[in-house]
Amino acid sequence: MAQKIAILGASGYTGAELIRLISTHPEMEVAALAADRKAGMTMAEVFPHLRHLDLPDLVRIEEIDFGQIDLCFCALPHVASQKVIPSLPEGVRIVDLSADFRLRDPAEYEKFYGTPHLAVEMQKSAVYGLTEFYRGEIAKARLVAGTGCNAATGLFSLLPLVKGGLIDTGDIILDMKCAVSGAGRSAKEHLLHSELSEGYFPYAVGGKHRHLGEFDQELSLAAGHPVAIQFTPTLMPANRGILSASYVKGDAAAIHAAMAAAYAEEPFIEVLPMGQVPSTRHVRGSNFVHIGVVAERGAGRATVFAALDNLTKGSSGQALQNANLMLGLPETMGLMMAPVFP
Ligand SMILES: NC(=O)C1=CN([C@@H]2O[C@H](COP(=O)(O)OP(=O)(O)OC[C@H]3O[C@@H](n4cnc5c(N)ncnc54)[C@H](OP(=O)(O)O)[C@@H]3O)[C@@H](O)[C@H]2O)C=CC1
Ligand SMILES: CC(=O)N[C@@H](CCC(=O)OP(=O)(O)O)C(=O)O
Repeated sequence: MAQKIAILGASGYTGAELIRLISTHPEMEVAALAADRKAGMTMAEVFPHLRHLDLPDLVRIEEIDFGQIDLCFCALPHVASQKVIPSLPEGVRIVDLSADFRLRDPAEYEKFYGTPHLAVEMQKSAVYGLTEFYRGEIAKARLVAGTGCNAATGLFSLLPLVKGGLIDTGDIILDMKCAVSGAGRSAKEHLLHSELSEGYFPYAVGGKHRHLGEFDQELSLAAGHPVAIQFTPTLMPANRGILSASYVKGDAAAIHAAMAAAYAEEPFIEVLPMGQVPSTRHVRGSNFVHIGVVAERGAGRATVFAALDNLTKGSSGQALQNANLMLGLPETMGLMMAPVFP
């Protein structure tokens, strides 16, 4: 029998992406969908591109009978998520897409999110959802915290190198171009077409981006000592995709070999031949990550590029990959679709 799935925040971008992915998943059935302002509407009204599917109408979270749900995807904004998740029945497994359960240290959460955590014990017990690095723990977890989309892109480029001691951890510069759907569906002035199109602008500069909490946590853990990278995200006028460039001090050939070895058995991570670079165009609408390594002219310097789709591998695809593991299903189930190109 198919696993019964609830999606909270189903009227948002990651909610819609989850429904798109689950619609062809052979072992999952969407049993309940919740929204806030859009509760009471049909999915065809909110997302006409999904009108061919037979989906439940959007309700408020408190109207869902969680007794019949096997797994709940929580695609709510941070802070809203930690208010809902502790009230879900024990028998329901949870994949949270928000930032609320990613950081193990409550003080770090307060530092980056500006508010004390309301469910500290659950925060400590959640497993960080970067599948390729936490597979075993994810399979046994009740609560998995999906990563930030920027964090996932950067960590795929850096974790094997930091773990392997291949780069100078005191000299890592991460530059990232981020598509606008990463900011969610609510209207914000700087996301209007007239203000975003035909231009690029950096945001959350000077060490202020929230995902630095995740970088600090995961890279320091991998290195065995504190690591603090330099990070600048730039908003790009595209709907989907993240492209990162990590400027590092280390031998490019050794870096490429380490990346190829680390990801050799990974179904979703493609390490390109030495010197080739990825494009957001080549991963769009898919769960794949493309990684490229380039030698720089300065001796012992290299750039590691990574591209993924923020709504798929950066959030909803990763969430489904983790849900498959938690439910004892094949990890790649429902996720092997090819990217959309051009
Ligand atoms: N977009 C991305 O690329 C990524 C997003 N994430 C995270 O995933 C989560 C969802 O993101 P995204 O889909 O982009 O966000 P959206 O803004 O597109 O959607 C938010 C959803 O949450 C609902 N909602 C908002 N506030 C409440 C509330 N107080 N109670 C109940 N429901 C509420 C909204 O309902 P309604 O529309 O009815 O008001 C909507 O369905 C966020 O935490 C985000 O940070 C993580 C990685 C990448
Ligand atoms: C373009 C844009 O604004 N992107 C978001 C990242 C989206 C994401 O990963 O969100 P959470 O960490 O909130 O879950 C940002 O940089 O803050």
